[in-house]
Amino acid sequence: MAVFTELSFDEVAAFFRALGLGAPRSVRGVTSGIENTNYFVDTDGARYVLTLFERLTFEQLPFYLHFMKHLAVRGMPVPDPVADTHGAILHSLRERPAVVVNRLPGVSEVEPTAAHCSSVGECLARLHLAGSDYPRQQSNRRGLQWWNEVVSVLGRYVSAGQRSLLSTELAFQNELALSSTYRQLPKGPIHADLFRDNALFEKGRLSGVIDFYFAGCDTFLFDIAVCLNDWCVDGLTRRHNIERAAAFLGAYESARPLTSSEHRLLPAMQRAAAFRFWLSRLWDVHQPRRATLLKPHDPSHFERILLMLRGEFALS
Ligand SMILES: Nc1ncnc2c1ncn2[C@@H]1O[C@H](COP(=O)(O)OP(=O)(O)O)[C@@H](O)[C@H]1O
Ligand SMILES: N[C@@H](CCOP(=O)(O)O)C(=O)O
Repeated sequence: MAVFTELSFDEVAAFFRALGLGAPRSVRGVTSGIENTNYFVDTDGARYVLTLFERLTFEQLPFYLHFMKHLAVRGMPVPDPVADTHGAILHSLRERPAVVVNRLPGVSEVEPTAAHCSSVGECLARLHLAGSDYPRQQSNRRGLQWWNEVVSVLGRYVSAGQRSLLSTELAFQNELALSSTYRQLPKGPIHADLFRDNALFEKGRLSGVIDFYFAGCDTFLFDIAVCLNDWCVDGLTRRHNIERAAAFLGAYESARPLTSSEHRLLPAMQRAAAFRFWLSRLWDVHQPRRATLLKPHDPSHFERILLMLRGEFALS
């Protein structure tokens, strides 16, 4: 759990009043998430999530918030930011950027079946299609440039073997990004973090996709790879589950068929996605921030997935 900024009930009530949302009945700090401070706020008529951004700036946020609005208007099950009387969706509280969105129904599916993976695959393809006319541009802030920035810093904290893995994978990914096949990959705004904890299901139906704060313009294939590495990997063995991966990809392709370059680069992009989350988890462990209760995710999970995808990890 992470509540970086603790708010009083009265502060939240005043903020809601100013947005014309009515009086809160209950205000509760959210017990998961590692990036922002979230509160569930219920009024008599509706349920909301109030988010205070701890790292993202007033300059970065319009891309994410308007992307969510763009998708919500097109019928996607995503949080819809609440506008003030001037139509602004980015607000300020305790001198931090803040947003209020509708609280979507459902809960995360910790042990997804092929049917869950199929729903997520289809939804991701629809998200890519619905986002393709989104006019704002912002790069994936956890993309190749960031990897190049952090690898040398992280090298100080890890073993010699890990240091070598960091640098050889980075070299591979840098070379890949220069290839002509890579440059042919379809691009657009992507979610970039659609893990199991960022999707909600209600009665077996996908009822929400949340947490767009790692979104950015990048290849659709990277988004697909992020999902395959989380939704279609067995928790214990870290082995890819062929049935779930086939369900995910089949459903994705029913809405947006992959190009030949995408088919060709999928294995390399799965390595990219594993590398990205190994790096960010290492970063959170070695560059921790203050939080009421912050439990960083385990970096070794993605290190092992990366090794497996590189064919260097023997399963016992
Ligand atoms: N719009 C929403 N509807 C329903 N639940 C939400 C919504 N936004 C956030 N949550 C809940 O809050 C938790 C943390 O939110 P998340 O955006 O993942 O935080 P962080 O960005 O800090 O990682 C989610 O796992 C989910 O349970
Ligand atoms: N999905 C990432 C962490 C990003 O944090 P989130 O709680 O905002 O999804 C990971 O698992 O490393």
